[in-house]
Amino acid sequence: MTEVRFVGGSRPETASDAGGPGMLRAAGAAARLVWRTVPGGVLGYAGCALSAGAAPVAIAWVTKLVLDDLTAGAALSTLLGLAAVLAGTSIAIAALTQFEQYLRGEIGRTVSLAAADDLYRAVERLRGLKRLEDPVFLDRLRLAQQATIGPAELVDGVLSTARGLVTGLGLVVSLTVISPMMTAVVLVTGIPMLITELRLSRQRAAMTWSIGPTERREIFYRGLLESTEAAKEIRLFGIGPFVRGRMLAERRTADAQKRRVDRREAVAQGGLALVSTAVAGAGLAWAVAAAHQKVLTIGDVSMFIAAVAGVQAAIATLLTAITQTHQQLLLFGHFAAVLEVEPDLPAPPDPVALPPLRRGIELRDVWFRYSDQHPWVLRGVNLVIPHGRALALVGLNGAGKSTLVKLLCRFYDPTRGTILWDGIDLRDADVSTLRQRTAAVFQDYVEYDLTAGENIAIGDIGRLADREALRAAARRAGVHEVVERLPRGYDTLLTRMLFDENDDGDPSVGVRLSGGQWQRLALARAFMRDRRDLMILDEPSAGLDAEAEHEVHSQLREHRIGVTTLLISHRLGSVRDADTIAVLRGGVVVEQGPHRELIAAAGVYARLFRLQSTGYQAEAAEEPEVGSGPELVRSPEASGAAGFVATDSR
Ligand SMILES: Nc1ncnc2c1ncn2[C@@H]1O[C@H](COP(=O)(O)OP(=O)(O)OP(=O)(O)O)[C@@H](O)[C@H]1O
Repeated sequence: MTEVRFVGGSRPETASDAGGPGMLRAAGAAARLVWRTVPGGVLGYAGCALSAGAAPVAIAWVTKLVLDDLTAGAALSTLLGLAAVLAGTSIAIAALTQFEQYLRGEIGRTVSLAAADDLYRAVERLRGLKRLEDPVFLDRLRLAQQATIGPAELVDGVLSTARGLVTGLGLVVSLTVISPMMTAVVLVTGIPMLITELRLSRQRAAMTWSIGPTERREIFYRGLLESTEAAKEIRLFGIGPFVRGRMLAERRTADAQKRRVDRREAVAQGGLALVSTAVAGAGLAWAVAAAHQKVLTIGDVSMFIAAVAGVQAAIATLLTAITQTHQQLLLFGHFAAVLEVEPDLPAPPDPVALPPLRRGIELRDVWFRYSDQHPWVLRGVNLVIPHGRALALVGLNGAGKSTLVKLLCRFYDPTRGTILWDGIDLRDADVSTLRQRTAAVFQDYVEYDLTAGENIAIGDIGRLADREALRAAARRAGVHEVVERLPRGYDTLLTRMLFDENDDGDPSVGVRLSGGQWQRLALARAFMRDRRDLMILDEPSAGLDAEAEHEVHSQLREHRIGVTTLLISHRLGSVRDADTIAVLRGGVVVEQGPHRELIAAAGVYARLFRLQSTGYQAEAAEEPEVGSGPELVRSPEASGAAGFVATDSR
């Protein structure tokens, strides 16, 4: 069964409300990252950018000299010399531009790779599940991921600012030589431009943050339309138009906000463009009039035109660069926030490396809820899994069985109470040793688009190349023959992403397995972690046929002898021979003991088991071939705390 979900929830109004680090910290993080990864490239790029910034100033001055010398009747050799300087400068600019482009790409690739590495290392450092279930963190992670794609733009933004400053300053000095008053006018018009652009940039960033949940929902609906898992239901129930409608509605909502910001930008930038054009026009009229009165030379006029256009272009470049840098830094703020995120599991100051299990695991008055806003799932569970014994946990859907598994793996800490491993509180233990000592088949195991061998080796990835170990695990899970028969055996790609119907079975594209075959692979994955101290089996046979289930449980029975095991199953027939069976109901363990004792006690378990057997026998009488074992399902009468319907008792 596949869960398709989107994560919703309340979130802060702005990124900074969510505790994002300030721009300075973001800038510091970005500078450190870039300098650490490509110091040489950045120096080269800076050299190119600054030279390219100085070039327009040089060209404007040489052009002025050429024109003045021409009108003054200078010698041809002088004019040709100046023309050669002009041509040389233009060639240098062209070459520099190409080199700069290449360096930009290279810096982008290198820094982006390092940033992605840093980001996902930080995600790996989160040892629990809490953060990945937090919508605010997920939004932040998505924006941080965007930041890793564009660090070149950040470098670009900073260096464009530097280039704009060099060009602008050079031309401002040149313009001042001709007309200090005009220089002042051009510069003063630049200040409102700068303020406006910064305000627009901030508005854009706020909008990007505020549409986060909308975009997340759009991604969810789009994912449904593209997913193979959802395809069957979407087609059979004909909900394609419904999902598409929802997706487009989310897109329209986001687009409306983007449009509002775009319009504001268009109006503001249009106004600014008008002002700068008016300033340039007025300046040109003044320069022409001054040249007419012989106050300025022809060269001065050319210099003036180049300087006004150049200063305005430099201001525009500066503004774009500042805006771009500002945007990137905001994204980088999310990147830095993810890198600095508090661990979701408090790390003990002096973690204990868990020793091999000798006595057992004890849950002592364990209370748990997923957050303060959620209801209690466990309300004081007391349970012991003695070393080398098998404990079966049964209970209704939603009773909290898988939650208890997650606590045992320390994906969360109990809200109250403790879980003890040979008397050591899991909170004091090194979580890596705990995980190394645990093997598990989760109810919602993952089907990886990898080869069959890799899918098994995931249980112990260090033994990926150990073919014999893979085969042994597959044999125990009863899937070896299936894998051997695949076109490339253990090297066959198992995928759900086939391009068309003819691809199924094509080894170069991949093959598809049935649900039960996948389940056996998941079991084989757990068997790769044989000889671990704790084996957790959460519904290990849910998708198996009757024969396979029988086979798998016989295997499990045989192999769990002496292994500390927690077994969860809705099929009572498969848990009856566990050393202890515990019934979880209303957040507490209401009964526990071996099958015989519980039946003799004539309590909840006995009633349920009888119900199950009766149900199964009735069905078996009608249909003797059918029946894979007793299964716990919700009975019509059991809408309350505990109710099981029995379908078999082998
Ligand atoms: N990540 C989560 N965040 C919030 N609530 C959750 C989360 N996971 C489970 N729950 C809630 O915790 C309760 C117990 O769920 P759990 O999956 O542990 O039950 P279960 O006994 O394993 O059920 P089933 O037999 O259906 O597998 C349910 O009410 C469920 O809604």
